[in-house]
Amino acid sequence: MINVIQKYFPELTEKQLALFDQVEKLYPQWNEKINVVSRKDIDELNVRHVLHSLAIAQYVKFVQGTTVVDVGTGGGFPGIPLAIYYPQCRFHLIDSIGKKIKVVQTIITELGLKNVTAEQVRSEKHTNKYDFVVSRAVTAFPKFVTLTRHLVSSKNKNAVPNGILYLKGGDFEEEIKPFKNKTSVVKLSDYYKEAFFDTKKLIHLTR
Ligand SMILES: C[S@@+](CC[C@H](N)C(=O)[O-])C[C@H]1O[C@@H](n2cnc3c(N)ncnc32)[C@H](O)[C@@H]1O
Repeated sequence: MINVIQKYFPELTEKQLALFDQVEKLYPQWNEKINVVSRKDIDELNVRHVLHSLAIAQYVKFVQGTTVVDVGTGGGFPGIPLAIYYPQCRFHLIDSIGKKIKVVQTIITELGLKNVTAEQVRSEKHTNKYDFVVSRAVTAFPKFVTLTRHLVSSKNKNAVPNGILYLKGGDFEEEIKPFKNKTSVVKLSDYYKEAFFDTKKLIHLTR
């Protein structure tokens, strides 16, 4: 049920709600062919994938024209839900695995999204600049920073400074110590009441 999305994002338009409805139908179909989302999570797609991705939209409302790269997008998270939420921003979804990018490209086409592109490339080899790097569950935070920091542009245009927005669960106190002065951490239980979010956090590392 997409009601859970509407509950937290009452501002969504009919068109956006229709797209989330389509997402809910498309992923189980694709997952049968290629396991892009863990099988136990597919029944909880709206909470565990869509709402989780949209936590970034709870943290910052991107201004029109903001550019975002989703590094290690896998099956399209957090990039696809964010691209639906922000039709006036541009999203580039990258992953090192070609078959994942093929599925993501098909999903983009089936949803008819015009503000998203997807590419098979490792972040270390990618050279474009973006206002934000978004990501979930790719690697330990210090390594992720090394792999992606060069992708963040210097010109800020949003209410929060450009940087990395990383969705992560568990205890990572030690991992973020080296970046202490440049990070803010938000508990997702501040945004959502579902138990799934009790251990989930968003790290914002400024450039
Ligand atoms: C655990 S999956 C997470 C997928 C998705 N972000 C999600 O949360 O559902 C991690 C993904 O990161 C990709 N990946 C790891 N290192 C990468 C890099 N340096 N550049 C691009 N993709 C990378 C892997 O191929 C894999 O698809």
